[in-house]
Amino acid sequence: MRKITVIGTGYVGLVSGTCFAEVGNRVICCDVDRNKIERLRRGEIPIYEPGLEELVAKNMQQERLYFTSEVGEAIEASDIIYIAVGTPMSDTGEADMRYVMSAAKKIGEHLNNRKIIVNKSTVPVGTAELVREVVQANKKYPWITFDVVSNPEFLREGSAISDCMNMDRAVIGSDNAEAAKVIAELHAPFNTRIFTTDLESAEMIKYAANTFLATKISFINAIANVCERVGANVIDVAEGMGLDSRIGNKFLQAGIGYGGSCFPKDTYALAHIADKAGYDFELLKSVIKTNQRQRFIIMDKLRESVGGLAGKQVAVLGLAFKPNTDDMRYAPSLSIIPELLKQGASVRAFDPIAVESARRELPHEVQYFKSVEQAVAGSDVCVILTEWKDVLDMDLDLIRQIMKHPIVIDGRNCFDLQTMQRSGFEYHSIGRASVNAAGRDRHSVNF
Ligand SMILES: NC(=O)c1ccc[n+]([C@@H]2O[C@H](COP(=O)([O-])OP(=O)(O)OC[C@H]3O[C@@H](n4cnc5c(N)ncnc54)[C@H](O)[C@@H]3O)[C@@H](O)[C@H]2O)c1
Ligand SMILES: O=c1ccn([C@@H]2O[C@H](COP(=O)(O)OP(=O)(O)O[C@H]3O[C@H](CO)[C@@H](O)[C@H](O)[C@H]3O)[C@@H](O)[C@H]2O)c(=O)[nH]1
Repeated sequence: MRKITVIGTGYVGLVSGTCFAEVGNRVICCDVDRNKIERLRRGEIPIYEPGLEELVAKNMQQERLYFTSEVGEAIEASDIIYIAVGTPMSDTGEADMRYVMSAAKKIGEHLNNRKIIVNKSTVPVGTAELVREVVQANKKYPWITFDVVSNPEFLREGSAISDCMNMDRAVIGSDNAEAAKVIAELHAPFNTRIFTTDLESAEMIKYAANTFLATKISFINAIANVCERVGANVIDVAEGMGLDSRIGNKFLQAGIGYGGSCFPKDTYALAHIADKAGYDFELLKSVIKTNQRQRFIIMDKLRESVGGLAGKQVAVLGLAFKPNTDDMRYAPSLSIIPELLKQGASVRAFDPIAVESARRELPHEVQYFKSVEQAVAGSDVCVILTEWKDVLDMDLDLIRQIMKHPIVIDGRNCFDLQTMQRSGFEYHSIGRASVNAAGRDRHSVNF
C-alpha cells in the first residue's frame, strides 16, 4: 500500500487516482476547485464516464479514496505526488503550463519529507526539469530531497477505466533507477507492460503517440476525400489497408475529423515544440490543416443536397466529440452548428449525454430534444456528428416517415449504403458514393 496524492481531479486525475485506490493504495485526490471537491465528496461525478461513479463510491466507502481542496495538506500526507492538472492550448497554440507550474510551487512549499513527484499531465519536453527547478526554488526545508518522474497517461474518454486497468504500456521516464522502480511497482497490479526510459523521451512518447494517431485519422480522411471523387468506398479501402499487419485496422475510421481535449491541442503543441527546436514539422502542420477542413465537408454536402440553408430545419444528431462522453472540447459540433445558424437554418439538436455541457458552449438559438425521433420530426435534413448508440440503432423506417425530406448527411459513416437506399433515404456520407431511393449517384438529388 502506497500513499499517493493526485493534484487535479479532471478526467485523468479522477480516473487514475480511483484506479490506484482500486488496486489497494491510499489515494488523496485534491483540486483547487472547491465546488468540484464538494460534489465529489457527495459522490457526484462531474464528468460522464461509464463505471466511474460506482468505482469512486466503492473506494470512498472502503476508505482508500479521499477528496480535498486543501492541496498543501494533501501533499504533506503522501510520499508519491502525481501532477494531473490541465495543459490546455494557449492562444498561440502552445501548451499552457501555468497549472503545472503552480502545482510544482505548491509541492515545493509543502515538501515535508522525501517524495517522488510524478508528472502525468501531457507536457512539453523539458518540463520535468522545470518542475524540479520550481520545487527546488520553493522548498521550505532545504535539506529535503525529491525525485521527478514522467509517467504520461494514455486513457481514452469513454473507456477510461478499462484503459487505466489494462494499459498497453506504462511509460516511466526517470533519471533515478530507485524512483523508477517505485513507480513501476505501483503499476504491477495493472495488466500492463512497463517501459522505462529517460525523462525527455517519456515526455516525447506521449506527444508522438497522440500526433501519430491524429496523423492516421487525417490520412484516412484525405483518402476518403479522394475516394469520393474517384468512385471508391473508404470503408473497404480502410479494411483492405488494415489487413496488412504493418498498418493495422485501428484509427482508420474516416469522418469529420478528430476533436476532444487531446488531439487538437497536442498536435498544435508538438508543432510548436518542433518550431522552437528549429524544425519545421510540415507533415504535422498538414495533419492539423486537413483536420480543420474536414469538419466543414458537412457544409459542402448540405449545399450540394439541399442548396441554401435559409429557413431550413436541420436535425443535428450528436454534439459530444465522440460517443460515451459529455466532453465538448473541440467537438466538431462547435464549428458546424454556428455555421448552420449563420446560414439561416434552425438547429434541432439531440445528444444523449452532452446537452448540459453543450448548452454552455453553443449559441442559445439551438433547440434541444430528448430523443432522435423528436429532433428529426419535421426536419428538412438530418446531420450526424457523433456515432452514439441511439443514432446507430435508430428506426430508419420511422425516421424516414417523420422527416419532411428524407435526407441524411452522415459525418461518421454510421450506416451501409444499401440499407439507406432500401430505406428510401438520400444519403451522403464520407468517402463513399451518395445514394438515393432511385439508386447510387455520385451527384446527389436536389429538391
Ligand atoms: N482528458 C483525457 O482524456 C486525457 C488523457 C490523457 C492525458 N491527458 C492529459 O492529462 C492532463 C489533465 O487532463 P484533464 O482532461 O484531466 O484536465 P482538466 O482540465 O479536465 O482537469 C484539470 C483539473 O486540475 C485542476 N487544477 C488546476 N490547477 C491546479 C492546482 N494548482 N492544484 C490543484 N488542482 C488544480 C483544475 O481545477 C481541474 O479540475 C492534461 O495535460 C491532458 O493533456 C488527458
Ligand atoms: O478512427 C478514428 C478514431 C478516432 N477518431 C476521432 O478522434 C478523436 C479522438 O478519439 P479517441 O482517441 O478515441 O479519444 P480521446 O479520449 O481523445 O483519446 C486520445 O487522447 C487521449 C489524451 O491524450 C489519449 O490518452 C488517448 O490515448 C487518445 O486515444 C475523436 O473525435 C474521434 O471521433 C476518428 O475520427 N477516427
